[in-house]
Amino acid sequence: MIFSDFLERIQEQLTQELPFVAYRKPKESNVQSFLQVDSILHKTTEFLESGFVLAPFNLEEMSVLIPSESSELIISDEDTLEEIESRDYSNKSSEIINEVSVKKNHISLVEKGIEAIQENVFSKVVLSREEPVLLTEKNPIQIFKKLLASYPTAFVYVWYHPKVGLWLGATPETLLQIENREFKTMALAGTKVYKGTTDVVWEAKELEEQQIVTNFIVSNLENQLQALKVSKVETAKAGTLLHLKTHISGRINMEASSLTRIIKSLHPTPAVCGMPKEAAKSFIMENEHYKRDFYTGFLGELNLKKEVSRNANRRNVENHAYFSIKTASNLFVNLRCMQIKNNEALLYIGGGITDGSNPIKEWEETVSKSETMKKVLQ
Ligand SMILES: C=C(O[C@H]1C=CC=C(C(=O)O)[C@@H]1O)C(=O)O
Repeated sequence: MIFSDFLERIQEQLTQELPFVAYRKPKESNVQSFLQVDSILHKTTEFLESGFVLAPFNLEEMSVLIPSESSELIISDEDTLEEIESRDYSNKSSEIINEVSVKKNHISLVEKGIEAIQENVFSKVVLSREEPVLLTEKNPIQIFKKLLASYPTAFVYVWYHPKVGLWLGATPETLLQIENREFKTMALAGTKVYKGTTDVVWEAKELEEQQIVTNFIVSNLENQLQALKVSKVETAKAGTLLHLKTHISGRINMEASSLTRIIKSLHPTPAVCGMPKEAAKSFIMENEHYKRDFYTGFLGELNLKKEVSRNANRRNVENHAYFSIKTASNLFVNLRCMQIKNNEALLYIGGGITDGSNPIKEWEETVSKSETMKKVLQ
């Protein structure tokens, strides 16, 4: 399908108030969409179904599924990117509504987090805020196009359900990628503004907050994975920001593990919650000035069945003998995202707090993160 027809189909789905998701995986060129044929709200708790899942920060709340079996899957042509107009949005950023009180509230939240760390309630907590922005571009599909053009290495999506709402985002963080037994994830944390080079020196505070994420993932998955590999930490560019990243991979031990178990032992990682998990999660839910819902939850393809060619050279022989079925899940942490409500975009931004955090710098980090998202709203 050509890209303009693809966009028309998702636009129609939105106009008819039917659930859908359209997305492009990191570094891929084709954009896919699940168009649900009815408006039923499907839920999942164990992540055993096949489809596209959107899960909240707090897994005790509802995770929504767009099931494969009740959706049409459409894919746009590979030349998609050339058809998206690419502009320079770098000089546009808008002001924060009620900046003085928003800033004061965030700084006092961070100070409270640092106090709790000093009282040994936890060693790290990720604290966030919601920022409303008045929309000049009101069509979500146009915003989605700008996200696609601006963030080629992110997981970019627009998700809609008439009973839940409309979310958009361009996240740099993978929660997990599984193909049959092969497992991959990443520990992503620490932020700097990109200034033309990835050759930067990280401070102890940032190295520590990222190491906490790596340690958490390794210790939670050690018993569920064989051939566990942990890469060296590297600097990764995400739009106009830089983060510290470690790749972690292994082979799932099917006797000791399952997708449900892996999700529940990983989510929410200290990249979005804290360490230890439960103490940080309670602090977040009691002290942040809004409810996270799907921000810092996860989303993506769940248990999709793929036909894989075993031997491309033997095409002339009866086809089905040379295909095998793979089950794949590709889940991403819902960061750098927003919810569209009426004529407003509600942006969600947070940052990791440790003992070494400076509240003003933490505020500035959320401003830099929100600016990367505001660029696509103008
Ligand atoms: C929680 C967010 O980012 C996380 C991912 C990368 C870097 C982060 C940081 O530097 O604090 C956060 O852990 C967010 O962008 O809202």
